[in-house]
Amino acid sequence: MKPILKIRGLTKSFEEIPVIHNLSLDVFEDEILCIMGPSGVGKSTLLNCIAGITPFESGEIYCDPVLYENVKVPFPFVFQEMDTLLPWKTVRQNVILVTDHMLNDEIDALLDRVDLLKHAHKYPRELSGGMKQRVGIARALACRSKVLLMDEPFGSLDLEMRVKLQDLLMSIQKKFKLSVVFVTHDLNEAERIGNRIIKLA
Ligand SMILES: Nc1ncnc2c1ncn2[C@@H]1O[C@H](COP(=O)(O)OP(=O)(O)OP(=O)(O)O)[C@@H](O)[C@H]1O
Repeated sequence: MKPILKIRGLTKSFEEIPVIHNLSLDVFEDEILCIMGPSGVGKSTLLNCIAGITPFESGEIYCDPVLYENVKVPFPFVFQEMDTLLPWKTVRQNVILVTDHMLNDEIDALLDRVDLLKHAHKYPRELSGGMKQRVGIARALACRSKVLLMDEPFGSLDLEMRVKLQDLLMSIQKKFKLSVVFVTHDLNEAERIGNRIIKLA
């Protein structure tokens, strides 16, 4: 398997307190890599470093150039609480925002798969927390990026919706051979969807 991201000697501190120390890790093409570990160990910080949201003091993150081909957003991110939707845009507009290449029918199919087609005209303020979460997932999938970063994306959903979205993620990951870095606290979830599980300590 080919690594699409290579992390070497990553070190990150906040106010001189080390959070990640000398971490090396490969993320391969076509895998769901689950990151687990106790609260505060640096799981979200790791995703933020990969996404380029958080600067780090030493180490390297090598990205395969394929990640930047034909995409507006190379590292789409799904957060635990999806408060990054644009409030003045509808569900459909929030999803369309990230894609130049999806046809209307494809957007409809994606919204349908996350049970949002009949809510496509609504604004974020009209949605429940779980619905906003599903918009975030649809938007990340619409990016058609080769990598998806997901930070406890299903944590706030009920079991039925969680399983449904795990299935959706697995089927889309297989279809497009995505690399998914997925933070979760839930071992059952990690074992169900992960090709590999890494525990940070
Ligand atoms: N912007 C920040 N400024 C200062 N400290 C921070 C910042 N972001 C994170 N930290 C600290 O870094 C440590 C790791 O935080 P992080 O959110 O990465 O942990 P986590 O493993 O994702 O935790 P959880 O499982 O609870 O979400 C924590 O001690 C946190 O307080």
